Amino acid sequence: MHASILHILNTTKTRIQALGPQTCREGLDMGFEKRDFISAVADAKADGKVPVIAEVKPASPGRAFRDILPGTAAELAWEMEEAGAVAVSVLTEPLVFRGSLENLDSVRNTVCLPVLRKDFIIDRKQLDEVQSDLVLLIAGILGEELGVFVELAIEKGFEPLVEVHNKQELDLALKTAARVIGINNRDLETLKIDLGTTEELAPIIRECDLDHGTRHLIISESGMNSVLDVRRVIQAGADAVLIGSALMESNSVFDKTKEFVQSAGWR
Ligand SMILES: O=P(O)(O)OC[C@@H](O)[C@@H](O)c1c[nH]c2ccccc12
Repeated sequence: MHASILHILNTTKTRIQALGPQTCREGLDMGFEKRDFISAVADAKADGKVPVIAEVKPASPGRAFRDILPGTAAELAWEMEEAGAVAVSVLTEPLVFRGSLENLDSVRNTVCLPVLRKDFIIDRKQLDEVQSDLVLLIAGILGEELGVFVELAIEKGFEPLVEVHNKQELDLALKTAARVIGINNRDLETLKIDLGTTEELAPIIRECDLDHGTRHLIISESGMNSVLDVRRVIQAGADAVLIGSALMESNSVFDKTKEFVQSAGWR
């Protein structure tokens, strides 16, 4: 694991331990109504759009994009929704990615789209911290505990998005009840990007679906900067793409999101 990721895991552990047994924030109602991501993806495809999960990402390891407070997060998410994004991803990891639970709340209260909580979930208490429609669970971090976290997330009303980066992690993911699998093109050891990761792993998921009569949604995550990048992963079998940096770096999040949404490679 890359040093910055290990740093996140250690500080998260300390933060969660300090929380004690009571984790639900005051007034937090976990009996929320989930916004359906799976049908949102199907609808976008039927409209000839690329299903784009647009990410509100203040920073990434070693790189700051923008200072994002809850008001700005809501404005960005609103631009993403107007531009046709299928969902919004919000970083809530505070230290390296400079996200916040408040940003997530603000986004979810502003847009009607499904919202993904992007964080490093290592303790079940984190699943009581905030409402979201989808929650990221990283196979490379949870290892053999992945299945338990998937069940727990489903029980609490979240749609788990299980992130994998190699065949071994994918095998773990396919043994769980997760319906949505994210293939991270970024290696969490080196932080290097290779879109070939989606080309390698997506066909394995499709083959497994054929064998078992299932239908996983495949999200290609990270490292897409251009329409050509998006077409490449869609061609490889991705149902949707998750894009952060390219949007945060652009002058207009609305225009850039729209460009990706309209970059359909399957027609
Ligand atoms: O900014 P990018 O390269 O477009 O990537 C977005 C998203 O995939 C990335 O932020 C991400 C993927 N998996 C994660 C896990 C934790 C934090 C962040 C991530």
